[in-house]
Amino acid sequence: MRRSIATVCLSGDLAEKLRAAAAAGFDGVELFEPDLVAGEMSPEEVKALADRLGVTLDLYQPFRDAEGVTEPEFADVLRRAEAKFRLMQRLGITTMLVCSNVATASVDDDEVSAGQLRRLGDLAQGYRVRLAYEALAWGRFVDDYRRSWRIVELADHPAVGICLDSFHILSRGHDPAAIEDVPGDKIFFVQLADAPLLSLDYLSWSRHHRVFPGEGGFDLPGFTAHLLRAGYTGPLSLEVFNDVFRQTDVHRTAVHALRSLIWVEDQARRALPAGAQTPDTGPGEALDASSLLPATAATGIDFVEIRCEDPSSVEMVLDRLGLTFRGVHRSKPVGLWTSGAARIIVNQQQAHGAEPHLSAVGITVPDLTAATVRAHRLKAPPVHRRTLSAEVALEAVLAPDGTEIFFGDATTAAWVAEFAGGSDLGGTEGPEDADAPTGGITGVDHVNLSGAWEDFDEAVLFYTSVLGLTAGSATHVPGPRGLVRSQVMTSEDGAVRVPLNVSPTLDTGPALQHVALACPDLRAVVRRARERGLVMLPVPQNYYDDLDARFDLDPELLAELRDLHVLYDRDAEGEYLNAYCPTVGQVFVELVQRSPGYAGYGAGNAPVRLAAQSRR
Ligand SMILES: O=C(O)c1ccc(O)c(O)c1
Ligand SMILES: [Mg+2]
Repeated sequence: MRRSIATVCLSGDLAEKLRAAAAAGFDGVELFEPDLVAGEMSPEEVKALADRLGVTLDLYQPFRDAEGVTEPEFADVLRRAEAKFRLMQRLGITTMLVCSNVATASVDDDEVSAGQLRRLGDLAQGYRVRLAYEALAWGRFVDDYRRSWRIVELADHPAVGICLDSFHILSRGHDPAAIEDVPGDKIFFVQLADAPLLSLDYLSWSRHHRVFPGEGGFDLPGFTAHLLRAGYTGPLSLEVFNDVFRQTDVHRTAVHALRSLIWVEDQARRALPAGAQTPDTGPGEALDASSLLPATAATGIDFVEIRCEDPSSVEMVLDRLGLTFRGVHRSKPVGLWTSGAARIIVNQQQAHGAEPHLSAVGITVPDLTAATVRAHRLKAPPVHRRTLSAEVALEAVLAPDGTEIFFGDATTAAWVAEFAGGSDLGGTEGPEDADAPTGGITGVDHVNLSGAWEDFDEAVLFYTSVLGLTAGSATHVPGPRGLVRSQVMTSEDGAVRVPLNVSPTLDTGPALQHVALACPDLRAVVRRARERGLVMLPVPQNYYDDLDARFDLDPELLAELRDLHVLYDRDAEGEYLNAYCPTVGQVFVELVQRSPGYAGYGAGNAPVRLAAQSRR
C-alpha cells in the first residue's frame, strides 16, 4: 500500500519535512495547513518540490467547522471552502480533510450535516476535489466514525467520503469492526496513530501524546486489518501529534515513522486469513509471502558486551563472581568471560577514554538470514565491525538507545572458538562448552538498557518490530534524582528480557545499564564473592525491617539477606532474590535468583537500589 505521513509529525520547515519524508522512503505526505501558511514557498513551489522529490501530496488538512451550522454560517463555510479548493488546485491536491465540527455546530441533526456536506461536495466537484469527513473524538455532535459514515451515506455524493483516524476511534473505545461495513471506495483517507492508554481529555491526549503504531496501547494491526477487509486501497498515512517528534531530528523521525508503518502493515496482513489475501489490487497486491517481512523471534541472549578502555574494574567483578576467563580474541583486544550460558565480552577496541558501558547484546534467533533481512527492511541501521575473513562475521544493527544488536544462530556459534588460550586471571579451559563448571551462574536473566527520554518510543518500536519482543506495562521507579521510566520488553517465552529505562529529564549524569546474571543459589555466589573481596551494594537496615513487616520472613533467612546485602520479593507465583555489584563506569552486574513462576524484577527493590547507588 502507499505510505504517507502528515507534515505535522515532523520537525523543521515544510521543505525539510518533504525532503525527510522522501529520503526515508514515504510515497506521499498529508499537507498540514499551518506548515503551508507559515512558510514562504508558494503553493506552486511546494508542488514542484514534491514532484521533484517523488512524493505525492495526498491530502490537504484540516478544514474545520464545516457542518451542523446555521444557514448564515454555512454561507461563510462555502466561501472559506472555495478559497481552499482554489489553493488545492495550485498545489495539485485532490482530497481535503473535513473535521467534524468542534466549535460552531449548533444543529445536532444528521440530515442537516449531510445536506451541508452534499452542498460542499457539489462545490468541491467543480474543482475536482474530494472531501474526506473525519469524526474527531471531541466533535461537538459527531465524535463517532459510525455516525460520520451515516452522515456520508445520507449525503450520498460522489465527492464526499470518510476519513478514518485510528486515534479518534480507539481512544473512545469504539469497536473498529464496523469499518468493514463501509465500502472501501467510500473510505477516502486513513490516518494511523497509536497512543499510550491515558485517562485524559481527548483533545490533550490527541494533540500531545500520539505515538507511531506499535508504541502505544492501541491495536493498530487489528485496526488496519479491518481496513484491508473493507477493501480500502488508498494510502496508509501517519498522523502523529507528539511533543517529542516535533523537536527531534527530522530525518531520524521520518525513518522511525516509516519503520512503524512497515511493521503495522505486515502485522495487519498476517492477521488476515489466507483466503482474504486474493484480490489482485489493493490489500491483495502485497499479500504474497515474499512481500511479508521474514518472521523472527528472539530465542535467547547469546552474549553481552561491555566496552571500555581499561577493563580492570569490570574484570575484577566478573572474576570475583566466579566467571571464567576464556581468553583473548585471536585478532582483537577483546576478552570473553563465561559461566554456564552467560557470556560476557569485554571489548577494548575503539574504546579510547570510554568508561565501562553496555555496548552490544547478542540475540539468538532461529534463522540469522531471516532476522537480518527483516531488520534491514525495517530500516534498522547496520553496524560495521572489523572482522578478518577467517572469522565469523556477525550481523548487527544499531538500536535507538545506542546498543548494537547482534544476531546469532547455529551457524555463528563458532565465534566463541575465536577466543582461545585462557589467561593469568585463572581460566584454563578452552573454548566454552555447555557442561563447564558454572560457578553458580547459569545464564543471563535480563539485560537492562537505558536511553534518552526522546528516544524511548522509538526504542519500544525497534525492539517490537526488529526482534519481535512484546512491551509489558510501563512503570516509573522513584529515585533520589527523579522518576526512572521503565518498560520491559520480553520474548514470548520469557527467554529474552530487556527492561528499557529512561532517566529523569534533567541531566543527572549517564543513566546506568546492567546485566542480570541468573544463579540458582544466589546466596552461595554472594558469599563466595565476598570471600574473594567483592562486597555487594550495601542495603539499608530500614529495607530489611520493612521486608520483615511485609513478608514475615523466617528470622534466619532475614538475617542472612541482611548480612549478604541480598534483596527479596515474593508474589503468588514465587520468589525473587537479587543483589547488586558495585557500579563500574555506567554499568553494574546484578545477580538474580527467580523461582520459575515469578515474572517480575523485584519492583519494590529498584527504588532502594537507586538510592543506594546515588549514595555511592
Ligand atoms: O487536533 C486536531 O485539530 C486534528 C486535526 C486534524 C486531524 O486529522 C486530527 O485527527 C486532529
Ligand atoms: Mg486525524
